[in-house]
Amino acid sequence: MDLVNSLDGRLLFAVPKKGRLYETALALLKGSDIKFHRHNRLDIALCINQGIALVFLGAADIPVFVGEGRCDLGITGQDQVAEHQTSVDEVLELGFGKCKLQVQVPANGSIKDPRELVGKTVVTSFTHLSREYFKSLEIEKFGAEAVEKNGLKTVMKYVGGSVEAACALGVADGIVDLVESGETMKAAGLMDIATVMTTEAVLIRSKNPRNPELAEVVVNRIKGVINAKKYVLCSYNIPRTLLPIVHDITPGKRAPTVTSLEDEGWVAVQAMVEQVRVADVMDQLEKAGAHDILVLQIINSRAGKD
Ligand SMILES: Nc1ncnc2c1ncn2[C@@H]1O[C@H](COP(=O)(O)OP(=O)(O)OP(=O)(O)O)[C@@H](O)[C@H]1O
Ligand SMILES: O=P(O)(O)OC[C@H]1O[C@H](OP(=O)(O)OP(=O)(O)O)[C@H](O)[C@@H]1O
Repeated sequence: MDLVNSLDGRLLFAVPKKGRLYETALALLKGSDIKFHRHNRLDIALCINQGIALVFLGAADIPVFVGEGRCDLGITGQDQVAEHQTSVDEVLELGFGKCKLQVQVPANGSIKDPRELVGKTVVTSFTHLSREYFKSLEIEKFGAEAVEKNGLKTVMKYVGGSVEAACALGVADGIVDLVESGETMKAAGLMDIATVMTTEAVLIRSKNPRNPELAEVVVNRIKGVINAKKYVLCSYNIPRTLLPIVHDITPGKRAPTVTSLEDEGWVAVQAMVEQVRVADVMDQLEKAGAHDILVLQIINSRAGKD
């Protein structure tokens, strides 16, 4: 197969080839009916049912490829977009890959404040963001003019992985690395003393996608899957006399659907409810006099154009 020719005219969609975002990104593609066949060891896969090719890349490289217009869409972390300072459109937060980029120091050491790291050595995979962070601390301490003239006093060293080992190995006084559960940090005997940024996975689009219409279709499909996950459908029966409270408890996204029942005194109501609120909403409905309360999963959704 001539892979280069078979890419002709296809929308190139960069997805993480491994790591924390990989599984969920693939599930998102599946939910969007983007089907593909990936040959063993190949990092490019042609979609079977769309004019799309998936390009499997490291999460850190995706903002660069999309920023340079080599790929049209990409899934990566907001941290990676900020670190690589590329010009892309962040079109949709994806609700997974949530963590914080934090300044960490030995838990049993003397440093308790990030300002105490000024002039010391910091190890990180995020040298740009760390430099910006310590620059602002140094400006606070020495003034903008001095920092401009003398450069940064804090030394930033890049490592590509296992950043948390740097302090124990005597390479760093502190690190800047991602924290989710805090397990890695704790296991390495570190504690966090400041947050540089919070991040989650994001769908990015090149400023100049080669097939804007298809890019729009893909963005809408992914949006549909993400929104479906955020909401559930709540359905219940309630005496007609209680209808006014329905709007307060389940206003829906636009308005609840109210249908008459054969029994004149009752109506059936359906409304979308945020997944995180559904237990509370069910409690309120039951208390208010609703019966037969059901919660149904939404597999996919489209809001429609306003
Ligand atoms: N513990 C975590 N919890 C949630 N999201 C994370 C976590 N660690 C990383 N991420 C997100 O996933 C992205 C990719 O991180 P990951 O550690 O999977 O890197 P990777 O693709 O395996 O590359 P490498 O191992 O070469 O650094 C990060 O930029 C961040 O947005
Ligand atoms: O707070 P936690 O839940 O422990 O997660 C944080 C860890 O997750 C990421 O690394 P990952 O495990 O993806 O591997 P890596 O170090 O090879 O990037 C990150 O770099 C931290 O080391």
